[in-house]
Amino acid sequence: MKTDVWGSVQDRLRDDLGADAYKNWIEPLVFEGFEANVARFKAPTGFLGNWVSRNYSDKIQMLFSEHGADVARVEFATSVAKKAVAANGSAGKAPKVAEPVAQSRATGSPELPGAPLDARFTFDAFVVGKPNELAHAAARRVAEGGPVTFNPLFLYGGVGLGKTHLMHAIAWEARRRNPDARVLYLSAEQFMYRFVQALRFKDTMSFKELFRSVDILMVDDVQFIAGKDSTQDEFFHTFNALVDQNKQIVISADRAPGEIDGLEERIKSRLQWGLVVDLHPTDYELRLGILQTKAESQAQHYPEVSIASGVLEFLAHRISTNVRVLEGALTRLYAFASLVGREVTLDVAQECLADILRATDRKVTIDEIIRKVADHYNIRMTDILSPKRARAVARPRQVGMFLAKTLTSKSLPEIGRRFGGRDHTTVIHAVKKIEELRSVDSQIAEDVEMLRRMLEA
Ligand SMILES: Nc1ncnc2c1ncn2[C@@H]1O[C@H](COP(=O)(O)OP(=O)(O)OP(=O)(O)O)[C@@H](O)[C@H]1O
Repeated sequence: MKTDVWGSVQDRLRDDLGADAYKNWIEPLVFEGFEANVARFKAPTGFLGNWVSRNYSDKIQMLFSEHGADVARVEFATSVAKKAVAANGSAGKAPKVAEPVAQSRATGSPELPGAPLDARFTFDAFVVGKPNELAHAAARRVAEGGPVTFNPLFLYGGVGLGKTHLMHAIAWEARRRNPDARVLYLSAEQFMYRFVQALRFKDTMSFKELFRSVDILMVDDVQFIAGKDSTQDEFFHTFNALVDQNKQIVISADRAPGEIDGLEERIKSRLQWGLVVDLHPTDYELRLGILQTKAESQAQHYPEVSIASGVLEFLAHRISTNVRVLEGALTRLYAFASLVGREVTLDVAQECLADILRATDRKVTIDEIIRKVADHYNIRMTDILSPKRARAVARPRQVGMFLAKTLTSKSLPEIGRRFGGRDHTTVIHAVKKIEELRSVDSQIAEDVEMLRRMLEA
């Protein structure tokens, strides 16, 4: 009877926690039975037991009681550490490790209790362009395995530029190539949390064993551990131990190692040992490529939705840098169009995404436009603002007004005022003039395009 109850509780846990969390945390547990109102489990490592105890014991207790087995407590004891399965072909050399054996047997691949991987974040789904080609190539190299050539691979870049996507892609690909590879992906925050837990439960041995037994360790957002001294210390030792064993490490952060304040110098220097690559802000072509790829996959969910030509281009122009926002915009467009049953025209897109477009507008300011235009045409900013009408100054001024109208949400009178106190009709004239010239004068078209890119970069 006892195992039946546990079986039902397991089913509920699988539904409630999701397959990944269930696999990582619950499957490795062995239910030993009830003893004086206590439900007893064996966990393969102290670390795993502590984690489950802290995060899920209330839930497990509640589910037991829902299934007619009232217990006062749920307890997790650690089973004796087992020899690790040789994971990378180095049979016999594998360190002693407490490993979630039940799980590895069940799936045929020894998984580690890392953060769940997003099934969408694969190399296939990653669109490569100039700004991210080096990061992508380095990530691919790591995923292919073979001799470790750069350690660590350090990926950095601004918000939503694909760091996490690339790390998950490495994990998927490495596992595809070698189902036995022990790949551990987690955020620096989770690393710290686990370490603190290990300290709290006086079980740092299991923690160390776990982290030192992987083939690929990936830690996302490492800037998080800046200023956290004991976590940094442990991270440093883990890092060195893995490098010594020639195991691959992949780290991401929002800044280059040297720029992370509060990170110990010795860690900064270790992080710079390997290959440091940055993901640059996206450019127009990459954004358009990403939108086209994502639109194709959205189209599978919403076959009834059609997107008018020019809409993706418009979004790629207007929503710069952050891919997450770009994706969100597209998802919203599809959902909206599917609900209201209308084709997504430019007007529909503008209306539906007004808030996002407003928010991204703020990035380009009129001052910046004036400065960049002055630089580009090699004239002074004061010339642009002056009453001078000479062509060499008037044309750049018109280009500036055109850019202000198309890249910001400022009104015509406001733009006129900022360009040296001019009337709004002057701005209308300038916008029209540049629109006309762009189609007949390739130099103007190029100037406008180049300035727009610089401003949006
Ligand atoms: N080149 C790309 N091709 C396809 N999708 C991309 C690309 N770059 C980013 N994305 C998508 O953008 C979203 C944000 O990417 P990701 O989470 O990897 O960003 P990040 O750099 O880790 O950001 P953060 O600093 O916020 O953690 C994800 O949905 C990801 O799939």
